[in-house]
Amino acid sequence: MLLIDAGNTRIKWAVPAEDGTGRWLHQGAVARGETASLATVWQQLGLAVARVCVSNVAGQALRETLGSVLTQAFGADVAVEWFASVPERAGLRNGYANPGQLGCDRFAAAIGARSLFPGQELVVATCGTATTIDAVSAEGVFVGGMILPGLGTMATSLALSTAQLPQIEAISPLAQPFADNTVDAIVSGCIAAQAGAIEHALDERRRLAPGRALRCVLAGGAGKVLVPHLRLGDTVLEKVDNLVLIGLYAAMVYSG
Ligand SMILES: Nc1ncnc2c1ncn2[C@@H]1O[C@H](COP(=O)(O)OP(=O)(O)O)[C@@H](O)[C@H]1O
Ligand SMILES: CC(C)(COP(=O)(O)O)[C@@H](O)C(=O)NCCC(=O)O
Ligand SMILES: [K+]
Repeated sequence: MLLIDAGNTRIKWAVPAEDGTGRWLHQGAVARGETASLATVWQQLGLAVARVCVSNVAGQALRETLGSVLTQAFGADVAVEWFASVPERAGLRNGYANPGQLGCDRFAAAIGARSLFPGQELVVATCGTATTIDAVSAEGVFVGGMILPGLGTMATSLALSTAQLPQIEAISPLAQPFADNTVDAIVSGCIAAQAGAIEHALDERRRLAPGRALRCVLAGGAGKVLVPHLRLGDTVLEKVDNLVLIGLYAAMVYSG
């Protein structure tokens, strides 16, 4: 089995072990523009892949590129499931008014979070190109969520919309919130916006589901930068890598 998480910045993939442990035998990631290089990567590993499950939120052109890369690597007979948001899957009910409108990566991430922390009240924050902060109830309902620009997207939008602000090349955690230079001031502001949104979402969820122990599941490329800046009180923080891939795996093996 091959699992693929095609986001707007990077394509992440993994091959799970067949022993049902959810351990990865192989995994990797490439920038979206480098998708074609995956054919060689997979061929060189000599993978025998019969089934592929893809979560793609990066558009139709990327879907076509990935489709031909999969055919090139594994032949025309390989069975590809294009994972989609549906009203219910793997024990998770989709609370979107129009279930198909929910980004399939968010649906997969929620399934993944629930497979790791079953029966828990969760807030799932996925910090990628966009940051999404979603509530998943202990009963297994994707309640709904928030979408905001991701950390890198926020910083880039300032460079694109102003004359004097530079493009930030790499964002690392800061020692102090009130910066004495432009680059650090942008980084500090964007980190505060991201951390503040997550803390606010947790407050809202505590208000709407009072008396329940909350867990904050943090994923996505920018998640690690935010960890030292999150003030979560009693809420347990669970930093998880490859949450979408974990969710695709859980959906594929689910036997309800
Ligand atoms: N060290 C880092 N500092 C800040 N942001 C990072 C870092 N590494 C990755 N990112 C952010 O994470 C995003 C890529 O993460 P990813 O979860 O793969 O996103 P997507 O699923 O949208 O492709 C980039 O847009 C970038 O903003
Ligand atoms: C919100 C997203 C852009 C996040 O994409 P990502 O940051 O993972 O690349 C994606 O989940 C999406 O296109 N969602 C569709 C709209 C929705 O979920 O309501
Ligand atoms: K995201």
